[in-house]
Amino acid sequence: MTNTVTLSHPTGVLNGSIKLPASKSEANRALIIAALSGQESELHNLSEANDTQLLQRLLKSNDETIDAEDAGTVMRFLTAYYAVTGQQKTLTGTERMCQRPIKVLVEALRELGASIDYLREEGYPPLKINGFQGNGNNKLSVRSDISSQYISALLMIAPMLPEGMVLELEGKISSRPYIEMTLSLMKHFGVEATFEENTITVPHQQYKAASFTVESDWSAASYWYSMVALAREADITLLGLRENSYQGDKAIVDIMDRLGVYTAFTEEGVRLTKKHQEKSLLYDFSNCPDLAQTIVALCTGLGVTLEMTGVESLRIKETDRIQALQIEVLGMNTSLEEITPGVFRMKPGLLNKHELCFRTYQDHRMAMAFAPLALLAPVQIQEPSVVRKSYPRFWEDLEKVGFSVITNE
Ligand SMILES: O=C(O)C1=C[C@@H](OP(=O)(O)O)[C@@H](O)[C@H](O)C1
Ligand SMILES: C=C(OP(=O)(O)O)C(=O)O
Repeated sequence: MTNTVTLSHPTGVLNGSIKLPASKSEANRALIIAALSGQESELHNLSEANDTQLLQRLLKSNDETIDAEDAGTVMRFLTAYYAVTGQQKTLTGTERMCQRPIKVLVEALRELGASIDYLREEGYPPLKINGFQGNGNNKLSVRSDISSQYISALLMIAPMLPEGMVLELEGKISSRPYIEMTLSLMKHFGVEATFEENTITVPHQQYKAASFTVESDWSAASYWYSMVALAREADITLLGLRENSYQGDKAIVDIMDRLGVYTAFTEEGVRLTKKHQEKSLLYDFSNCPDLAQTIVALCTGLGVTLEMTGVESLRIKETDRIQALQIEVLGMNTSLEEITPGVFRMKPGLLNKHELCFRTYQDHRMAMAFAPLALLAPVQIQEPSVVRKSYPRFWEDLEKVGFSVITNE
């Protein structure tokens, strides 16, 4: 039988203070860099997200076969890490992970001197990493329109190479803030790089031990913004977020300013209250793809017309997120259509106030994006444990602000 959670909110009034999970993106970079530094770094507030707990365990594992499960950063970052450290490993993951492309990264690592074989389908995990024989080649040209995780994986190993690395990014740079986050974290651990036009240069250097405190996760914050936008009244504080953040998903502040949420930065994080809401939104998600599901679900709930671009990468994430969204908004009398290549338009229909039911497609963000709609009507979410990837305490946190959360197993 399918596991579900049924959500409702008796008053529609939200008050409270929430300790968000830490950013898995920051944490997973800090873990890889600390491992490469070969020194003891003090990492604080490491995320309880499964993606981070998993990477911590795998970095200590002596097993030959390594299972990256459904964690994209773990798969991509460890491929580069095992290659440059000359470890012989078989790297695999969930069935879905074995459908997520990795060719751009594998080809770049081979050019640098890594020996990597595909064990099943060319261009996809599982991989066999056999060793590394540096060949002095340090100039690479890499496509940057598929996933920034390939670039981040290469950058983090770049200072370990005797000649460093000169990386030329080919084509549109998608998810650019994640590349900048990688460079910022490298700098925090003592490595300098330059990013000019489409070329990143990282000279050979040694990472230095440092102490680092991971910020709360702005992607996780987006679900709370959505709840505030949908609530009758709201005053919510999200702890541990900073105005000066490494995370591109801080873009949620500006998006939600238009969708009815006012953000005040305080000593402890952000305080969210309600404000005027616009009736339509046009947005390019290239820099913050993980926010797209939050905004699609919210706009259907608010009756806001949405036009979105920059969502190409959504097709190769935990699920085909475009397809999953198209199916799920249909249940809300809404269609999400590609009107011209790369441009999606959604004009919400009338909301049926009986119970809404959403499938999650083994994707944490499908569950968390649609949950806030319980402020409008009872909502049933299938396979709610998917949230463990980034926000294991999500359902408990909803209870703290007055949601009724009934689990049916
Ligand atoms: O580097 C990272 O931490 C991430 C990069 C993004 O992926 P893409 O670069 O594949 O868009 C993002 O969607 C993912 O959740 C985390
Ligand atoms: C796309 C995501 O993660 P990853 O690519 O690291 O699996 C995500 O968390 O939304």
